[in-house]
Amino acid sequence: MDSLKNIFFPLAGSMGALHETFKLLVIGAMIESARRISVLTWNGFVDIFFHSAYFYQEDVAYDWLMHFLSKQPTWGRSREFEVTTRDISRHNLTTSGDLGDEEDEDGQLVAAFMPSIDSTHNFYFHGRWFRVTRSTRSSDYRRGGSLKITGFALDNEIFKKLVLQARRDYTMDVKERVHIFLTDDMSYGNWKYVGARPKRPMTSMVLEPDLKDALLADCKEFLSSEEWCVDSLFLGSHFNSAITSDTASGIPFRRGYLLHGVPGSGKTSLVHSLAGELGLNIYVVSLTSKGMNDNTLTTLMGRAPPRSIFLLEDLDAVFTRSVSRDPSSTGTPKESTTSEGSSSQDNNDDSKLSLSGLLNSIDGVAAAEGRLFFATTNYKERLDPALIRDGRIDRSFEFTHARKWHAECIFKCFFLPCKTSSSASSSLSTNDKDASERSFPGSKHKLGHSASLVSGDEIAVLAKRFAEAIPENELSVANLQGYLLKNKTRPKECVDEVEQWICEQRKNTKRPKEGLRPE
Ligand SMILES: Nc1ncnc2c1ncn2[C@@H]1O[C@H](COP(=O)(O)OP(=O)(O)OP(=O)(O)O)[C@@H](O)[C@H]1O
Repeated sequence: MDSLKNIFFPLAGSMGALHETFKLLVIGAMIESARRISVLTWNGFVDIFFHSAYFYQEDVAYDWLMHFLSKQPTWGRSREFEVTTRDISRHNLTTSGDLGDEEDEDGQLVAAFMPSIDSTHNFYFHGRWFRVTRSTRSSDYRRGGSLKITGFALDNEIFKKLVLQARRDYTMDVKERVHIFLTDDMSYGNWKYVGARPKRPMTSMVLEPDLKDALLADCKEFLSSEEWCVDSLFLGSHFNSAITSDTASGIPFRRGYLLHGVPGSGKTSLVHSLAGELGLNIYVVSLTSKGMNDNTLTTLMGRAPPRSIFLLEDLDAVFTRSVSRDPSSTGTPKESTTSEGSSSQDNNDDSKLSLSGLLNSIDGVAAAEGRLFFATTNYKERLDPALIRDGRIDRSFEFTHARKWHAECIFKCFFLPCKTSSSASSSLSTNDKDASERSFPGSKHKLGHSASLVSGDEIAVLAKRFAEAIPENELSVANLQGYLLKNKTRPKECVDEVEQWICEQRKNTKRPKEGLRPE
């Protein structure tokens, strides 16, 4: 009997343990099932009652939303922050008090605080709850940061309202800015929004008044004739719409400008200034981008919206007389042998841009219309004549080295409010200070101290002395600007030391007159 007990007692014990284990398993399975059911139910509920919208960084809507969200108190209360100085201008965060932007003792913004990546935040819009997640990772490797906004809605109407509201707020806040788009890194024919830059007043451009006025008037006339031509055909669809030449009685509806002349003479700055004046965005293409080819260029041209500026920088960098008419040429200079004898174009074989491709993208049948087309070059004489014939380039403007009057104007513009030569007042209004800062970054506030002690009349005298010392047709306006920036708080010393600086410039530059256009 005892021996039977000895056999069954441990067995009964292990049965009990098995029983307990089984109970635990059942409870675990029930909990897991309940969890799964609740997740499925929640997902089903979310699928039915919630909508999600995604915004990607290369699209301007991303910036509208970032700007909108930066104003939401819940973002300001975020417990995890990313501190940024890089994105301030891009996201215009200077206006977002909720983010707790930090200022130094001069009142200049040094950093902004943004909720960290991958954190989730809630906000309310029109009385509805929304959840937003900011992220940098994306399955599409071409895309950068993204925003996912999820909200309780039966259709996407509320999202439309949200985007419209964000765009309205953004436009109100950045109307003093010019939006810049570049080709994306991979050159898939996509535009990448790179940010909004402050407008640069035309008065800050030291150029012959005739040149500025003629260009501005021409552009305005073009834009107004566009309205006249397409009013009835082109309502409301600003993006991705092209106007066909048929709509304008068969006359191609485009305008092309060539800005040519020495480096640092203000060609690019003038386009920027003009864009601000006309309220247009700028789409910049570098023909030397990796992967650029005929298709990409045509696609890019087609994707830039009407009523914008299309800017081709440094046209001479790709298409020169020497290669343009060679039928076997891809259009890119094949080899330019460096001093070491190696090829500088070795790795550029994937660039399949041809001259005919470029010509077609400018004025072929598939060419985009309704845009202002600007091309800049330092060497007009090197361009293939086909590129700059009438119809492709309607007007050319030449930019020269600095003359004495350039020097006088830029000196005044730098040390006085930006009314170029006219204003002689030493008391700067807030607007004037802002204009001065936009024209010459770094000059605002730093003018203080010694510069503010110099009266407007004295500045005028100093400007004359400065101009007398500057040799004609030798330095660029950019050179002069660089020198003035180095002396931004020392206008008197700047004039006293200018001759020494010119000597140094001549020593540093082996061929000071290189690139000077033949008179
Ligand atoms: N005529 C000008 N008036 C005012 N600022 C000028 C002028 N020319 C040049 N600058 C200043 O010089 C800098 C360079 O100018 P910008 O890039 O427009 O010259 P660019 O002619 O386009 O040069 P590049 O041919 O090398 O591209 C800018 O910061 C601009 O403010």
